[in-house]
Amino acid sequence: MSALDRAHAAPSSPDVKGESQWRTEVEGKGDTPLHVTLPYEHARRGYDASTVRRFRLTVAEGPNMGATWESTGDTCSVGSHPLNDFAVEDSTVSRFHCEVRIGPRGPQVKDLDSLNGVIVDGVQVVEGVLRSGSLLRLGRVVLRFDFSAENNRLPLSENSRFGTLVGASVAMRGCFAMMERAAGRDVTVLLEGETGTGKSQAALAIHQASPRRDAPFLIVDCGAIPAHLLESELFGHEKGAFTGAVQRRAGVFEEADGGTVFLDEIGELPAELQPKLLRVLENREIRRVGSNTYQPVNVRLLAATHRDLRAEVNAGRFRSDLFFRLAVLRLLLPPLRQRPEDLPMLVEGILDLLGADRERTGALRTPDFLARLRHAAWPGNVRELRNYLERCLVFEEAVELSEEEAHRSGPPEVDPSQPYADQRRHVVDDFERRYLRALLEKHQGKVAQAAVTAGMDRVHLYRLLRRHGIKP
Ligand SMILES: Nc1ncnc2c1ncn2[C@@H]1O[C@H](COP(=O)(O)OP(=O)(O)OP(=O)(O)O)[C@@H](O)[C@H]1O
Repeated sequence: MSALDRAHAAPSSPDVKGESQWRTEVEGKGDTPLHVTLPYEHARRGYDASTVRRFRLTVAEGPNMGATWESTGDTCSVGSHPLNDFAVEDSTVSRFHCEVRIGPRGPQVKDLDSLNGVIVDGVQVVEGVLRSGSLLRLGRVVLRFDFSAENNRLPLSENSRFGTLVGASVAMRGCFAMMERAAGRDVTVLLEGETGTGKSQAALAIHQASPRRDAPFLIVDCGAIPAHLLESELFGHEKGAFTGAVQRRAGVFEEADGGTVFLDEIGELPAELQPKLLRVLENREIRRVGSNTYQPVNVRLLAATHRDLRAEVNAGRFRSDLFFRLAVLRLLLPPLRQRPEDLPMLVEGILDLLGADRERTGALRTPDFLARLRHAAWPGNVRELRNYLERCLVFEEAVELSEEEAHRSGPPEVDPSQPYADQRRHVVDDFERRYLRALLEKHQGKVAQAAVTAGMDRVHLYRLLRRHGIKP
């Protein structure tokens, strides 16, 4: 378990510095070289991969009719707050109403838990696919989505590794490009993404590639610390500030002097602490609990969340001014299911990291094994993949994926870089395996009955079961 993983563990995590059970310091100088061009041929791609269709949003109905916004990247946030990409002033539009993004499956809109919802071409959606000419109703306002003739260029890194993170997909190299830029500047970065997508590792890597690398990197998990202790953890306290404060103690912002503070699960920061953190970001000063005076601090702040903080702002649980101070640079780490092309590289990297013997783990490197991994759901993302590979190493073979790993939550991802026939076969195989297992379970292994329900010949059912290695 890495120091970072420990920091995510429950409150009983061991304390690296021995002063607090909530705090973890990671040495500034890591062993891992940060900017490595890997010997993977596919790490470098052509110009095409870094372009995305430009799009336009135009107010088709409501105040400011005719107002238009054209994309410069791949995303547009829409809402009544003036700091949205496209600010639409109307009382029926939420502060952060929705986000339009050119994703792996084309243009999509996502409702950010707005009050009045998003209606695309007459249908209310939480996430919906758009086409040129789609009409989006947000409260009283209607926006029209159109593609423009030009493309936008998105910066992509030439590297397929940043710190301990690897990935050659366009999505990951887009992230690496942002991280490389973030490392060179002292900006606050908000890392977003599902669990296990590498947010903590990204924070560490940014710190280690920054001029602050020789100073401390301190992590506080805002979700793991009881609210009444968090203030003192962050800002420290004076002797006698509260019952049990037997001596004066520095908080992380003082301790990390010259370095970086990483606030994990920032969405859990209690409302009463939000203005205090805002003050740190605006004035670079803190006040210990029980003190009357502010003192300057020299830290860089990185934060992470698995939630969309804009939805938290809409719900009144997170201050919008704090959100904007945190999200000077927003970095969305993509889930594993959206970048199956990264699997070979991830598997290699993780197996090496786990010290797998090449000779004895050939079964975990075959195209067939990788193809099976591509079609799993990975709700826990790379962390789950790593856990699965650890299980395989114990048995030195490709063990069955658990139900949760194997089960997809939505339609299978389409990967146009794979041949049609291969991909279709894997989708069908996956469906057949799950269908057959459920069918046999329903009929307690009685094949004759199962065949009647399935509406197929018993011999055919036997053949299918044999093909998938399933015993009735
Ligand atoms: N792109 C990647 N390349 C290699 N390893 C990765 C990658 N992404 C994640 N990992 C590994 O997956 C595990 C989880 O990563 P990490 O703790 O950074 O995720 P997280 O997004 O912070 O998760 P959570 O939100 O649950 O805290 C770690 O072991 C990390 O090294």
